[in-house]
Amino acid sequence: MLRQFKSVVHSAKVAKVFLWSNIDINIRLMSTKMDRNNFFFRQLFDPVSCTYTYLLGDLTTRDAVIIDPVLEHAERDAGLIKELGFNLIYAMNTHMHADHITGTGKLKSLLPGARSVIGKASGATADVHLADADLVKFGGYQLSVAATPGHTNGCVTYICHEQGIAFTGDTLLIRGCGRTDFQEGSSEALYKSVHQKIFTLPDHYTLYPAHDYKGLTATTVGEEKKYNPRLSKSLGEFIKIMENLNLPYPKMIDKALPANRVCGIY
Ligand SMILES: N[C@@H](CCC(=O)N[C@@H](CSS)C(=O)NCC(=O)O)C(=O)O
Ligand SMILES: [Fe+2]
Repeated sequence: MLRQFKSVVHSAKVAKVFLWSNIDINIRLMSTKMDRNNFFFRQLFDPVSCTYTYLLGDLTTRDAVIIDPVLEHAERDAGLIKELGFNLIYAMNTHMHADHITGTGKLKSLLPGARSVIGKASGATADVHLADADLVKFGGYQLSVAATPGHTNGCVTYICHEQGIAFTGDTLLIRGCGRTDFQEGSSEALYKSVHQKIFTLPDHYTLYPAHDYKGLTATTVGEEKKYNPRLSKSLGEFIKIMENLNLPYPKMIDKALPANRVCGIY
């Protein structure tokens, strides 16, 4: 009897979907996703290094993670986390940054119980080392780890499939990408990482980078596939573009790298 009832419900749903236009179906899928309204998302900014930090949380369990915190804002971030009643589980890095010191070490001392996280291939010390396909769980949510080397060996992208969002670090910037002329930079590796691990995500996924120097805040997979002036080109053209960027070295690199090798604690 129950099986019969279920099958009726199923065919009714299918019939409705067939009757709807494509737009209606998309709206329906979006609203299904939005029903999970216990997901907390906040983009934070450091105007000195133009770094974006992301605080994600489960509003039901109050478990939270922070991605790419900046040392100088550790007190701001810890204050926000406490004020909102979150329990910070992981203070995570997308890679070993060269332009600023990570806030993960200081956040651990301000919020006891939080654990520092970085990709294993970074060579940095941390409480948790991640590899490709690992999962980072907080409350009812999880981030899938995609190894995306190229800007550095240890670069990772954190993907929340449930929300259709990904945190690309410096691997993919809005209409740009991380430079490949220092640390273990490799233009070929970066191109492959983006094309195999990021451009293969659904076009509607929203991408959040670690930096933007023009005030843009987010992009999508579809937009970058179409408009990224570097990564929409062939591998050969991309390598030439990267060879001719002629960017000055980050001002903080000599201080940032030694500190970030130990996740911000000297
Ligand atoms: N001027 C800044 C550094 C700017 C810079 O080099 N940004 C990096 C990301 S931080 S490692 C980068 O990859 N940029 C790519 C680009 O095309 O701009 C400073 O002095 O800190
Ligand atoms: Fe970087």
